[in-house]
Amino acid sequence: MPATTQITLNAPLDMHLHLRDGEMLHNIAKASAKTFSGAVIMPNLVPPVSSKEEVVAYKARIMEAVGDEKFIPYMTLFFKPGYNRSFLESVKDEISAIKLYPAGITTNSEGGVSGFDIEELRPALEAMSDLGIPLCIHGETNGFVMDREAEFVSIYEKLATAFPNLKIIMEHITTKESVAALDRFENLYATITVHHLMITLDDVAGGMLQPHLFCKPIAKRPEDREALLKVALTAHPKVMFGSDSAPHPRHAKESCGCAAGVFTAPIALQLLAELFVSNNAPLENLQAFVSDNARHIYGLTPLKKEVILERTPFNIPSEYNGVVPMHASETINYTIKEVRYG
Ligand SMILES: NC(=O)N[C@@H](CC(=O)O)C(=O)O
Ligand SMILES: [Zn+2]
Ligand SMILES: [Zn+2]
Repeated sequence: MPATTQITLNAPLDMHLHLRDGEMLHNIAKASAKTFSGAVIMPNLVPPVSSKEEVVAYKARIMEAVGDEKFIPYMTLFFKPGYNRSFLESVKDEISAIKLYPAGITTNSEGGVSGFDIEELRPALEAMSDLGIPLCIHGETNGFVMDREAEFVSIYEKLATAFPNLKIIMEHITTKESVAALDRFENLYATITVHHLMITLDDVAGGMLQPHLFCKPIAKRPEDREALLKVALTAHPKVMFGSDSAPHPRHAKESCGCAAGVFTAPIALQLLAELFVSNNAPLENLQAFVSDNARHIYGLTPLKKEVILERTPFNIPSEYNGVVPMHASETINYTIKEVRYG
């Protein structure tokens, strides 16, 4: 049987995931837990997850929503410049990273950082560096929407230089400038979504406006997508898959004032399989992109889970429990055949 008829992925990891809370958490958690071995869970709840009690309680709610599925939520805290060393020491074993949001730049980020004064950030970031806690960043300025990420590269550089032992993960990168920064600084890493590997701004707004493809950072130009594809398909060791699957209820997307976020959790692996096969990329690179690179970067030993995909047409549902996925009602070429544990 040709290799592309069946693809086996070993312990896929989603290194950037929004599971939300309450009813939404219950509606969507299994979509990730069925096929991913684990995921890095974003803390941008209302209010954000920023204490040990909150992170422990949120993890318990996730485990409850996941039910019988075998899945590890790798928890994060919402970065506050006031985090001190003793707090970080006390919470270190509960989290896999801390996520920094520039204030007001994306969904539920109002309590984030305004201004990137190194001296103000130094106590928290030095302690994180010493304790080996990675810093994940939503890297956008409040400049012109197409330039926000490229403008933020100078802040990544400032942070990477000031804290050379701190692992800094540029989340959901969308530009060739961020890709180039990866190779300039040893301590910069990146996650890439599946949608930013597939679409450009044209797909979002070039024809009729597509609210279900609207997210932050906005999809960019063809040359940006090419740069992202190159590092993903070659499994550059500093890039990891992070879906940034960010569900919003249908009414919040199909409305005047569309919420930012693309929901891809239930179809991410199928889309990635198709993308790698159609670009003739070696399947070991897909394995590295969806799991092995992340294991090395974060130092994780994931739960054993084998996901077997098959080249069979799959009709993407029009919605999952009230949430519209990317490419709803379209047909793709790969489907999940089986998930094996142990
Ligand atoms: N990506 C998005 O467009 N939205 C995310 C927030 C984020 O990851 O920036 C969300 O929480 O909805
Ligand atoms: Zn973000
Ligand atoms: Zn996100």
